[in-house]
Amino acid sequence: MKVLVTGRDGQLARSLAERSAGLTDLDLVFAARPGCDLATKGSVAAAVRDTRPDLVISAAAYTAVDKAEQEPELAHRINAEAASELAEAAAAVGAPLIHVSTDYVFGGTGAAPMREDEPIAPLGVYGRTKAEGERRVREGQGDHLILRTAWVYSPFGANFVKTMLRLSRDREEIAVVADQVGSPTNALDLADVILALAERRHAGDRTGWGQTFHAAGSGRASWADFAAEIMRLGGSATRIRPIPTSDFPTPAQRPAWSVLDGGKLRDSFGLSLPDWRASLPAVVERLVSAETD
Ligand SMILES: NC(=O)C1=CN([C@@H]2O[C@H](COP(=O)(O)OP(=O)(O)OC[C@H]3O[C@@H](n4cnc5c(N)ncnc54)[C@H](OP(=O)(O)O)[C@@H]3O)[C@@H](O)[C@H]2O)C=CC1
Ligand SMILES: Cc1cn([C@H]2C[C@H](O)[C@@H](COP(=O)(O)OP(=O)(O)O[C@H]3O[C@@H](C)C(=O)[C@@H](O)[C@H]3O)O2)c(=O)[nH]c1=O
Ligand SMILES: [Mg+2]
Repeated sequence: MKVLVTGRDGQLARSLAERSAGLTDLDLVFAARPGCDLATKGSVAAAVRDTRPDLVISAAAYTAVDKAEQEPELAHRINAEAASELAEAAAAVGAPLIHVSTDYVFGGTGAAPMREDEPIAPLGVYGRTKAEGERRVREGQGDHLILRTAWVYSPFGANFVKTMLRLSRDREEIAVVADQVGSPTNALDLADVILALAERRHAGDRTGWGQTFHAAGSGRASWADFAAEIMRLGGSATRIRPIPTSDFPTPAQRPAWSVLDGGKLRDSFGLSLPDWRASLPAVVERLVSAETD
């Protein structure tokens, strides 16, 4: 099966590459810049037409949450318009699409794990443009699965784990917000779930297609909890000081609560992602050993 993945160097794209390496029935083709630029109208559709994939995975997006507040048009172009172009192009070649979205579509006022059918209320440009991308994929003609994930970390690209390990090198203390709670997700675990769903679909199983699922790490954490565990696993003496969001002003507002309920994914497919506390050690180990190379 030929699978077109948008992006190449992003966390999810690299995780898909690594986790598919042993799967001989899957041939992943990556559509990335400069050849495929989501900011350019028509570019991603041309990549689909040229590749003629059996299935498409959208792993590229505009993910700079704060910067998006300054360039809403570009974020909208990439997260909303290019998402619908991709969905239409995939439909035109008869390829089902696995589209990835985010917990930041939620407003963060909940108190229990968020289910797929709860109302969205994005707080910033990134969340709004991703919500619009979801809507366009959902309302388009193409066959799709939408997977919402959250707080993605991995050995690759830019992420909170790397940021904390870097800051810990020359700081005795890092102040980290303790009143935003979510679902840290190892991109390698998400890649495993996506590849399993792709293989099932290729084998003719249409269970769940046309629907939206939450696919994030199990368990929950505040950013401060997450940072403290990163320090512990990294063997760092740096202290994590829990602070309120009001003490860490950022251009974009983030949801205070965005823990995702994985029940629908588990009930529909028998799939779940490990608890973040179980998944984090191997990633920290890879990052720490890369630093000391
Ligand atoms: N990171 C997170 O914490 C979360 C991410 N998500 C979603 O998961 C998906 C994967 O995210 P993740 O892997 O973490 O993202 P990354 O930020 O690690 O990677 C983004 C990817 O998008 C590509 N990209 C950005 N702009 C363009 C463009 N104009 N043209 C072509 N490609 C572009 C990048 O390409 P290049 O390599 O060339 O820079 C890169 O491959 C996205 O849909 C994201 O919204 C959801 C929840 C949490
Ligand atoms: C660096 C730093 C951040 N923070 C806070 C800011 C913010 O509230 C929180 C996380 O910061 P980040 O900028 O790493 O995370 P952010 O870019 O908001 O991460 C989000 O990315 C997008 C793409 C998603 O889809 C979301 O699921 C989520 O993962 O930690 C501190 O409190 N102290 C610090 O030293
Ligand atoms: Mg960020």
